[in-house]
Amino acid sequence: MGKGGDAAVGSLRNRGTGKDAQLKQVPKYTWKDVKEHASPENAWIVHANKVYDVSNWHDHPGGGVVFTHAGDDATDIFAAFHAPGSQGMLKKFYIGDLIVESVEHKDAHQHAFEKAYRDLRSQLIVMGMFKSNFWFYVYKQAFNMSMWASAFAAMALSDNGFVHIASALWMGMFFQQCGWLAHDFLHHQVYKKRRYGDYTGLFWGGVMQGFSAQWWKNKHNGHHAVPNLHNSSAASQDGDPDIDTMPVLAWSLKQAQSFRELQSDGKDSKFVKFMISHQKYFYFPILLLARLSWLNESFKYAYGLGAASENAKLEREQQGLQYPIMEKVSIALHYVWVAAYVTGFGRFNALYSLGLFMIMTCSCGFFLATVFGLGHNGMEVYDAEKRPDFWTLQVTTTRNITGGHGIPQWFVDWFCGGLQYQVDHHLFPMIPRHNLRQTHELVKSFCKEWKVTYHEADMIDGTYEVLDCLDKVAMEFVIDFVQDGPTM
Ligand code: HEM
Repeated sequence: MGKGGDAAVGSLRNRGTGKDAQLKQVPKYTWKDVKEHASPENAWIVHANKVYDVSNWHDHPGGGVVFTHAGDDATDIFAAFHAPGSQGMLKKFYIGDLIVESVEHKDAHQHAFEKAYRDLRSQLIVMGMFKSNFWFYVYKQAFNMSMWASAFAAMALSDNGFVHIASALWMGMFFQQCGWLAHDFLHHQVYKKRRYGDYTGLFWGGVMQGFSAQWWKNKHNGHHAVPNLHNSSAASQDGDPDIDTMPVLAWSLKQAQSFRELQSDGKDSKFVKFMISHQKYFYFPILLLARLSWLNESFKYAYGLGAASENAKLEREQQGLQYPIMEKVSIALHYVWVAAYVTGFGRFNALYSLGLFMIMTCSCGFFLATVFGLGHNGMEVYDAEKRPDFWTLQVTTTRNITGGHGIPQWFVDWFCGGLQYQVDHHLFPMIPRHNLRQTHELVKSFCKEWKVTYHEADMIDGTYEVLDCLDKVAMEFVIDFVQDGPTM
């Protein structure tokens, strides 16, 4: 229970909610009151100008992501993630109303802007943009299965080394495409019944790709809630897990300097100095290793052997797994078929098999992480405590990807699996990918009308933007530690 809210919550909860509560005086809270409840143990959130106390609610079905909005307005992120039915559950946590006039950082223009983007959401619902096309997903899954079967057959039937390498690269591409499928199902873009989305996600994400569905949800939903926000301190967990890449990559000067506070002398370690100064050279090698790291994190998460972040660790300890048996079995099955595949069904020696494993693993890491990098890296980065409104945050931290420099749009569409419309996906994560093109037209003209900077680039220009950002941050960092010494 949040401090300060105890009396109010007690009175409302004891009396019951609904009609009874409405008859009595409803407690009123200022924006300052809300801001004072910004930690998991003491968490208030605002939804449609009503205040809810979710302190220590570790049983939230969406996990620890609920605390990313402790002490803040969660109206839009709530709409982004939930089925309409979950609004009914809100009343359990209701403690009073927000005094709207106390929200001083919002002027009339800001209120009008927020109303307008909520209206746009309603318009998209009416247009049927949230409804998935059954045949689109039948086709995508059939195509994916044929990728898997052809890579498998090539390894089983051929004794040619070049065919084996080509097969492993194709398998790497298959893993990448599994990633996009699992992504759609676990975002609940496809089925109304969330359980079906979870089961299908466990198949494509777990059995076929080797990732834990719940590990992915914890990390990915956290990223959606706070994209490109860096942690308020090196030890805190209020930022975007996807840019939590220190001490090897930094996306802003502040992030580059953040590890100083972990050193007893308050200075950068030699390792941090070396890595960040040369970070643009490490970007591609790190992408190659990304899948290895995700496999490791997934395995640990599913089997209860640890977690990469404190957030994930807390969620695992407090909530356990939603599908404990299926998570473990899906990952075990993955390694069984992978072992059969990379050993050529027992024909190849250990070194050769390891080589094939590394080719498919590194190529997949590269294919997946390139798209992730293009989606957000080099875009705006905010301090966790200074994030703007939902729409501005999502649009300014995100880049759409187009065809260009000889890369055709159809290839970009296929390769990026819907995430070429990353801006539109971030605003509406439950819209199925086949409706994002149409959604995008409305989003683009809305951004123009309300003067929100919206950005897109092709794969080549976007990659240069990412490398330029790394270079710029490295230069600022070097100038800072050479000329001024560490500033605390
Ligand atoms: C009092 C506030 C909240 C209530 C009552 C609530 C309730 C629920 C419920 C009932 C579900 C199950 C799925 C559904 O029916 O939609 C759910 C899922 C989810 N919630 Fe919340 N929620 C709250 C706040 C939040 C906030 C603030 C966030 C994000 C910052 C969030 C993120 C999610 C996510 C990502 C899922 C989906 C998990 C999955 O895919 O399995 N929730 N929530």
